[in-house]
Amino acid sequence: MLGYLSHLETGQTNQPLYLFPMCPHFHHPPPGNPLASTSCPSVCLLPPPLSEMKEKNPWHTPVTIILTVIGVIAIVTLVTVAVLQNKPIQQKYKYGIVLDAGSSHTAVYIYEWPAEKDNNTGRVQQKYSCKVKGKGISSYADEPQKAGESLRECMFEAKKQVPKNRHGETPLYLGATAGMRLLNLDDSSASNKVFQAVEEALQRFPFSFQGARILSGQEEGAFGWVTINYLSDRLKQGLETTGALDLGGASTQISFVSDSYNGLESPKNSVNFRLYGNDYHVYTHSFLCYGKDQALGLALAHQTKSGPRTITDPCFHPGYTQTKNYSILYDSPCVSERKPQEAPLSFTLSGSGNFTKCHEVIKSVFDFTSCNYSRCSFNGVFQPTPQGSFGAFSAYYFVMKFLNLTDTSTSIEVVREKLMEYCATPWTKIVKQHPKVDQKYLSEYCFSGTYILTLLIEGYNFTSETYSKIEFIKKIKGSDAGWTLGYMLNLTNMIPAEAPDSPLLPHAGYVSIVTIIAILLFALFILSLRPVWPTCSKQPQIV
Ligand SMILES: O=P(O)(O)OP(=O)(O)OP(=O)(O)OC[C@H]1O[C@@H](n2cnc3c(O)ncnc32)[C@H](O)[C@@H]1O
Ligand SMILES: [Ca+2]
Repeated sequence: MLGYLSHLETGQTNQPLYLFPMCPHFHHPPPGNPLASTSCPSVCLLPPPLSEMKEKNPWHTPVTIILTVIGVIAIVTLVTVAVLQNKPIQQKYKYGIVLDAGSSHTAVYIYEWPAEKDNNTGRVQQKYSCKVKGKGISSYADEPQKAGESLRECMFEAKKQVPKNRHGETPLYLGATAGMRLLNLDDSSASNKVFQAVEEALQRFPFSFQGARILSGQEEGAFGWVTINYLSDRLKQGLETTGALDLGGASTQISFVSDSYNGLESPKNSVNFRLYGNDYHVYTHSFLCYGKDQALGLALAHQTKSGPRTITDPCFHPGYTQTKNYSILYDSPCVSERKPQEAPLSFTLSGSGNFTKCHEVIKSVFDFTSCNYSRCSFNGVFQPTPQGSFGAFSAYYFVMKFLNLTDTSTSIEVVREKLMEYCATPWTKIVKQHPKVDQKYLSEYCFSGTYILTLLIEGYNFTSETYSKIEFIKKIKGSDAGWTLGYMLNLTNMIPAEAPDSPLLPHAGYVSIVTIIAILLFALFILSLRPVWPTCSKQPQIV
C-alpha cells in the first residue's frame, strides 16, 4: 500500500508530521521513532532524507526534461492545429442578386453568405441594395426598351459589388409584383414586351441570369413571411413565427401562422413549408389594388363617381389643391370599369383635412358585407383572426415612421387622435415643417396613415390588443424586410427541409475541451514518470 508523506513542521516539538492518508488515522509518532506507534497496519518505508532527495531529484534527469519539453510542444501543436483546423482563415462569400420590380420602383438586392458552408446553409445577409431611378418597370408599357435601360446603373454597381471571380456563378433573378400583375391583366402583350426588354438588359451582365417573372400574390406574401422569420432566426430555432404585413404601391399582403387554420377552410390561402425540420401552415393573402397608391385611386374613384370638376377630399390637408386627370386616374384596371360617363378631362381636388370623413371614404373601398367562410377580412376573403406578433414593412414602415406612430404600445384611440390632428394641419404649415420631404409623399401621409389604420383594424380585424403586437420595421439585422430574400432562399434551396446536424459544441467550447484534455493527459503522463515513492507494505512492524 502506498502512503503519502508530507514533511511539515509541528509547532512545538519541531517534529516532522507524517501523514498516511491511505491509513485509517493520521498520527503524530513519538519522538525517536516516528513509526513506533502508528496504528496503520502497514509499515511504510521512509524515503531518504530531504537533502538526499534533492540531490537525487529524478525530475531533474535529462530524460524527464526532454519528455517535458516534448509534451509541451505536443500540447501547443495540438491546440494550434485544433484552432486552425476549425477556424476559416479568410472568410469567402458567395452571392445572389434579386431585382424587386415593384409597382412604384425597382430595387436591386445583393445577398452574400459564407462560401465554405456545406450546401450553402450559412447565414445569408444583404450586402448591398440599389434603388433604380425612375418608376417601376410596368410604367414603361409604352416604351419597353426604357424599362431595360433603367436597370443598367444599379446593375453596373452590382458588378462592382460582387467579386469578379464570383460573377459567373452568382444567380440573378427578377421578380415583378403588382404593377406588372395589373399591366398583364390590362395588356398582356405590353407586359411581355417589358419582360423581353428587361431580360435582354439583364442577360448582358456577367451573372447567371435565372429569368424574370411575375410573382403570384401568394408567393409575394409567403416569401415575405419566410424573409422576416429567417432573419430573426425563428425558423432555425423552431420558435413561434412572426406574421408579415407588406404594403406596396399596388397590392398588400398578410401572412401568418394561426392555430385555428390548417389550410382546409380556404386552400388557396394556404402555403405549406417544411423548414429546418418543422412544418408550417402559413395563411397568406394578397389584395391586388389595395397597395397604397391603388387604394388612393379607389378612394378618388369613389369620390368622382359622378364625374365632378371639383371634389373636397377629407384625406388631404386644408389648403392643399391638385388637378387630376380623369383618364390617368381611371387608367388602372383597379378602377377602369367605374369611369364615369362623360367625365371632363380633369378635376380639382381640394383638401379639407378631416380624419373622420377620410376614414369613412376609405371604409367605402372595402366590402365588409359578403363572407362565405367562418370569418373574413374583406371583399369576401377568408382570414383567421390575427394571431401572434407581426412585422409590418414597406409602406407600413415609411408612413408610420414619418407620422411618428411606430410605437404600437400607443393605444389605437391615441393613434386616431394624432392622425386627426395631423390631417387637420394646414398644408402650408406641413410644407414648412418638412421642406425636404418629397411633396408627393408629403401630401399623401394623411391618406396613407388613415388607410393603414383602417386596413389593419377594420380590414384585417386587429384589435387594441393585437395591434400592440405589430412592429413597424424596415430592416432586420441589416437586411431589408420584403419578399426578395425569401424568394432567393427558396430558389437556391438554402433553407434545408430537415434540421442540419449541428456540431456538438461551438468552436470555442471544442478548443477548450481539447486543450483541457491534452493538459490532463500530459499531467498524467508526467505523474507516471515520478520517482518511486515510499511504499507501504505488509511487513512486520518495527518497534
Ligand atoms: O409591392 P408593389 O405593390 O408592387 O409596390 P412596390 O414594391 O413598388 O411598393 P414599395 O413597397 O416600394 O412602396 C410602397 C409605397 O410606398 C411609397 N413610398 C416609398 N418610399 C416612401 C416614403 O419614404 N414615404 C412614403 N411613401 C413611400 C411608394 O411610392 C409606394 O406607394
Ligand atoms: Ca413590393
